[in-house]
Amino acid sequence: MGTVHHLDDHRPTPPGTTDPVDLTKVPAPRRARSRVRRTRRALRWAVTHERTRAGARAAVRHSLYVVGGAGVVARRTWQGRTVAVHHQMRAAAVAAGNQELAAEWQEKADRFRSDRHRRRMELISGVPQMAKSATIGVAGTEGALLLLGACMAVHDGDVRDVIVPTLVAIDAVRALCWFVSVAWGPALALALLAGLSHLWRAGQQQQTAPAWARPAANAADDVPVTPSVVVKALSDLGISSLRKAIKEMADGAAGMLGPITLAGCGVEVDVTLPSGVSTEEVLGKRRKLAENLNRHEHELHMTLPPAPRTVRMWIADSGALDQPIGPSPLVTDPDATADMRRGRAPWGVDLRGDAVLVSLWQKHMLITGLSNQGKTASLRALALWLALDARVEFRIADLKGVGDWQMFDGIATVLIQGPTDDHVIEATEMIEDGVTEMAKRITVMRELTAKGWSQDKILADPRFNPLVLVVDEAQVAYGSGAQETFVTEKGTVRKGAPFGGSKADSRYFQAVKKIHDQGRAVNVTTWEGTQDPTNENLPKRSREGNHIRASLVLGTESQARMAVGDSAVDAGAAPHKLRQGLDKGTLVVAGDGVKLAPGQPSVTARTHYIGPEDAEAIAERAKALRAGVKTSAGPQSALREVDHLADVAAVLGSEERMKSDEVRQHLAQRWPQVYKSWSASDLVQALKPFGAEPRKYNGNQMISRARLFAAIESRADETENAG
Ligand SMILES: Nc1ncnc2c1ncn2[C@@H]1O[C@H](COP(=O)(O)OP(=O)(O)OP(=O)(O)O)[C@@H](O)[C@H]1O
Repeated sequence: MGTVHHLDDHRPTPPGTTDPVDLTKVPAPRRARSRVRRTRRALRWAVTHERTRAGARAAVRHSLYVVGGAGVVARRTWQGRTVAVHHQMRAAAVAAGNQELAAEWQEKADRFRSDRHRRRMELISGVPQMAKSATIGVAGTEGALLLLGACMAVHDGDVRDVIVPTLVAIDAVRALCWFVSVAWGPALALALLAGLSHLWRAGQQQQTAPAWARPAANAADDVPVTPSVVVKALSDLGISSLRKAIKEMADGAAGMLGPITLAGCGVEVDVTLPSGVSTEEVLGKRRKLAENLNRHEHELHMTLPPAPRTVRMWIADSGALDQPIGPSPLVTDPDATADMRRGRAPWGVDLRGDAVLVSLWQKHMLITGLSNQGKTASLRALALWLALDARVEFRIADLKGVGDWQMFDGIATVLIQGPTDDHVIEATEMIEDGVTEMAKRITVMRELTAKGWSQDKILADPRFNPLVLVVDEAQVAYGSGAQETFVTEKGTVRKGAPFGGSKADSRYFQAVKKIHDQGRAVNVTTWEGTQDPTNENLPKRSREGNHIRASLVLGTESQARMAVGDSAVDAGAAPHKLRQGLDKGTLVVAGDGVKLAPGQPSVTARTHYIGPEDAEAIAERAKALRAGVKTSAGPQSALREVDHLADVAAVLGSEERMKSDEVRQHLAQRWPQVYKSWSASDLVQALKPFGAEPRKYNGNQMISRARLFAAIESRADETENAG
C-alpha cells in the first residue's frame, strides 16, 4: 500500500525519475497504469516548470505585442485621417472648462477637414492628367529611340538599325521584369518582417500584452503622473466623501489639482481637497495613495503647504530614489573651505536633487535613527566640513569607540573613544567642562558688552571661538548607571549624583541641558548622535533643546515624533516611512539650519557618504590648516590633583574586591595620562605605604575595598591630627 501511496503523490517529479518499485515484478495492467501516471507526472512537471511557464509567457507576450500593435497602428492611421483626436481634445478642454482651448481645437478640426477635402479633389482631378502625362512620356521616349535608330541606320546604311534601340529598351524592361520576379519573394519576406517588427514595436511601446504575460520588472513600469492618474488615485483612496466629491465635480475633478511640475527626479502637485475631507485623512493613507499612483510608499512624500485644505505631493519617478547620489563636494574639491558663521555645510541632496546645505552657526544638533543606518557618517560629514574652519574647537566623545572618529586625533582637543562607564564619566566631565567654559564666556561677554563692544566684535574675539561638543552614541550616556564615589574630608565614602542616566539628577543630562539653555549665544554648542530613541535613552527635555533635529529611518511614528518633533510629523515629516537598510544616509531634517519653503516642516536629505578613507584625507587637510592641535584622550579637567587611594576607590565602586590587574585597567582607561604606563608593581608601590596593596585571595592578587577604605580613613585621621 505504501508503494501505491507513493505513486499517487501529486508533487511534480522531474522526468526520468524512476519509481522505487521494480516494475518487472509488477503485473502487466498495473505496469501500464504506472507508466501512464509517470507520463502524466512528467507532463505536469514540464507544464508547471518555471522555465516552461516563462517560455509560454514570452510567446504569448510577443504574439500579443504584434496583434495589439496592429490595433495601435490601425488606430493611429484612423486618427491621422480623421478628426477623432481633435474631438477628444475638444471634449477634454470643455470638461476642464477651458472654452478658449475648445474653440481652438474646433478650429483645427475644421481646418483639417477642409485640407483633407482639398487633397481629395486634387487627387480626383489629377488622374486623367496623370494618364495623359504617361501617354505623352511613353510616346516621347519611343520617338527618341526611333530617332536614335534612324541616326544609326543612316550611319551604318542598314535600315534594320532603326528599331535596334527600341529592341534594346524592350530587352532592358524584360531584364528588369526578370529581376523583379526573382527578387520579389525575398523582398516580400523582408517587407513582411519589417512590418511585423513595426507592429511589435508599437505593441511593446503601448504594453498591449496582459500584465501576467509581461516580465515582472515591467509590471509596475514608470507610469507617468497625469491629472487623471492623480484624480483616480485620490478617488480610489477609500475615503467615501472624497470619492463622492470627485464624482460630482463637473470638470473631471481637474480643478482640485494645481499644475503638475517637474521637481528633480519626480513631479510635484498641490491637491486642494474638497470640503469635508481633511488633510490628515489623506496623509494617513500614504501607502495606499502611493500604490494607486503605481509607486512604492517611499516614493510618495506629502506635506502641508500654507494654503488651507491642501496637500502637496511629491511623486518620485519609479526607482529614481534607488539611484546613488554623487560624492560629497568635500571629496571632489580638495580646495573646499569652511566658514562656520557665514558658510553652509554640503550635506547631500533633497528629493528634487537640489543641494542640501546646512548652517551650523550657533546650532545645537541631534541626529538619531536606527542602528547602522548612517548616523555617525552623517554627523561626521558635518564635522569634517567644519573642521576646515580652523577657528572651531572640537571636543569629541565617541561612546562606541571603534575608531569612527579617530581621524579627529590632531583636530579635536579632546577625543574620548569607548563604551564603558569610565568613558561615560569622561564624556560627562567633557560636557561639564563645556558648561564651565560657557559660564566663563557669559561673564566675559557681560563685561565686554558693558564696555560697549558690539555682539559681532565680541563673537569675533578668539575667546569666543566656536566650541563644538560632539557626543556620538549619546544613548550610552543616557543609559549608564555610573555613579560617583567620593570620600568626604572625614574619610566617609559617599555616592554622588549619577554621571549618566536620563533622570533629573544625571550629571550628563544636566550639563547638556545647561548648554542647550545658554550655550548658543556664546558659541558653545552640542551635537549629539543617538540610536533608536526612547524616553529613557533620550529625555524629552534634551531632544527638544536642539535647533537642528535630523532622523534616519526609525521604527515607529512615536519615535519619529521624539526625533523631529510633533509639529513636523503632523505636517508630514515621516522618518518612520523610510526603508531600513535601503535608505541608509537618508535623513529627515527639521528645525533651523536648512532652508525650508514656507510651511514646509522638514526636508528629506539623501546625504553624501564620506567613507573612512575619504574622511581621513579631508581630516588631513583640516590638520594642515590647524597646525599642531594636541588631542587629549580625556577631558581637560583630567589635569587634576592625583590621589591614588581615591582613584582606586572610585574604580572599585561598590565591589568588595577586585583583581589588581582589573583595577589597573580601569585606572588606565579613566585617567590614561596618569595610569596608562603603570605596571602591576607601580600600583603595589602606590598603595603599600597606606597598607592597601593587593593581597592574594582565592589565588588572585586582589584589592580589598575594606582595607582601602580603612587606609583612606586613617590617612584622614593623620591629616586631621597633623592639622
Ligand atoms: N550616506 C550614506 N549613503 C550610503 N550608505 C551609507 C551612508 N551613510 C552610511 N552608509 C552605510 O551605512 C553603514 C553604517 O554607517 P554608520 O556607521 O554611520 O551607521 P550608524 O547609524 O552610526 O551605526 P551604529 O548603529 O553603529 O550607530 C556605513 O558603513 C555605510 O556602508
